[in-house]
Amino acid sequence: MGRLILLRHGQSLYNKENLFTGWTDVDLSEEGIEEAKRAGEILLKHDLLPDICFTSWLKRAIHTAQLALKEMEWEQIDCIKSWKLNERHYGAWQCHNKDAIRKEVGDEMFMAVRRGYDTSPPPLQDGDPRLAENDPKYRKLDPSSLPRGESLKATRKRVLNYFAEAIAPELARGKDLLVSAHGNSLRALVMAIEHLTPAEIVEVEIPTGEPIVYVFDETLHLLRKERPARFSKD
Ligand SMILES: O=C(O)[C@H](O)COP(=O)(O)O
Repeated sequence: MGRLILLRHGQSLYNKENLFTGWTDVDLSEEGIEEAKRAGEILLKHDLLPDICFTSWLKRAIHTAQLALKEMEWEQIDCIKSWKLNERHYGAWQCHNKDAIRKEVGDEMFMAVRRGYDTSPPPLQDGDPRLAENDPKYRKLDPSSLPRGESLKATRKRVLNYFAEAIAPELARGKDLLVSAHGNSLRALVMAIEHLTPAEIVEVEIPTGEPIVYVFDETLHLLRKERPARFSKD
């Protein structure tokens, strides 16, 4: 039996300011730091001690995992990082106020991009300083593999690719895994694990700092889902 613990990072500085973040590498707010520590308390209280930690390459997810594991006095485990767990790339909407964008594009387009499955935000154009190729973190990656604006469908493709190559084999070995990532990269994973349709995923919100646990058998058949922060199962 392997447990997959999904954890959305605590509140970031951009979440606090209501800005689209995507691949912008902002840190946690004070509240986000507290949420990450609280996530560690919840995991410890429920005996959810991971064998391996996975995070994106973005510091809000990395720091959330570190703060939670520190709180648990469980910092000895390996932490494997992949850009494929990064947040959905929010394209030209990145760094812009969410209410201002909603006003500009209208409710329908806003929600189609934000919560729909196959609608992408407008992509970043050549020369835009926000392009991932300008961030030295991604310098060794083929620039053509770096997104400029992703739908949930595109995000799901890279997240599931990483899940299959790195995460699923460990789960099948019965390991307990912590995945510290982002609202939309985790929605992509939840959609696949729970076999949700594009219409169903529209309704799914992943709260910051609240662990979601999936328990699998060794054939990766899903046995149950738990929300330890809510002291109930669903
Ligand atoms: O990238 C962002 O702005 C957030 O992490 C997720 O934003 P959303 O809830 O608006 O999709």
